[in-house]
Amino acid sequence: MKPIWGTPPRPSRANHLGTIRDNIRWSVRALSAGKNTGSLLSGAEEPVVRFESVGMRYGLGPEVLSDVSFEIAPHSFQFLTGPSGAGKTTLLRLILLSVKPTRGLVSVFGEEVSGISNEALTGLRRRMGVVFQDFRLLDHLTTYENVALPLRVQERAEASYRAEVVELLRWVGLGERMHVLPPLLSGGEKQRAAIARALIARPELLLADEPTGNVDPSLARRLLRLFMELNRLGTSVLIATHDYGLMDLVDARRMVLGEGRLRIEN
Ligand SMILES: Nc1ncnc2c1ncn2[C@@H]1O[C@H](COP(=O)(O)OP(=O)(O)OP(=O)(O)O)[C@@H](O)[C@H]1O
Repeated sequence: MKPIWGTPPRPSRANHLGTIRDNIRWSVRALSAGKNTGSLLSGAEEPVVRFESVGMRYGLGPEVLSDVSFEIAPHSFQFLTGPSGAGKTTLLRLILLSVKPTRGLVSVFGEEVSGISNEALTGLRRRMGVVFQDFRLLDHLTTYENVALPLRVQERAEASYRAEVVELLRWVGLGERMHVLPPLLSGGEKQRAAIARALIARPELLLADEPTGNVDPSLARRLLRLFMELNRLGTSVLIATHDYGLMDLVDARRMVLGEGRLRIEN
């Protein structure tokens, strides 16, 4: 497979991470050729995610999400934002099928997920790449092995992906850290390893929870460009973030959570 991330930067140190032009506003609408409308799906294209009047509470607590309805279109790019505690992670967990809605319907890749078998659930999850807020790297595997894991799970031969994993690691500035175990990585390095792992298998849907929370602004822009490249190649991308500076760089749909409700800003 041809690498998606283009020419890697010269050295792999974070402060030499290639050049991204400032003062530009990338347009994912142009990149995804009009397929970024979210709820305005064209023709027979099925949404990647559909929520219908979804409510969610933890145990007997208050409703974290109330009557949330939206669609994520194939090939689309959007941000999910809102104040701390607004329910962004909860919404991502619902898409990832790691929690169930208290009411309403959740469909992922065209399948309504209530009562779904564990086997089918695993199959749906494999079509997603996820960047967790707490990274969830496996401490006994090296950075390289962590990033290669989704390809190993697909039972691909290492020779077929080794160069691609190494190139992506270089692109995110971890070329010199690939043989290191996660406990020895900094927070920003762990975050980049988690991002590389989520991208490597080119998932149909990428969910990222504050994926630039631990890196400096120039690296954040570089990572954003990586997400946009993935989107250009067909992946639907949903990025949860508080970072308005980052969101302002991209002309993309914003899903805004507040007081349990979702507002869509196109
Ligand atoms: N496992 C849980 N059990 C009980 N309550 C929870 C649980 N997880 C989250 N909550 C509550 O649900 C609400 C939404 O949390 P969530 O983590 O989804 O918000 P968020 O928008 O992602 O916040 P942040 O931006 O701070 O990460 C919060 O009030 C939180 O305390």
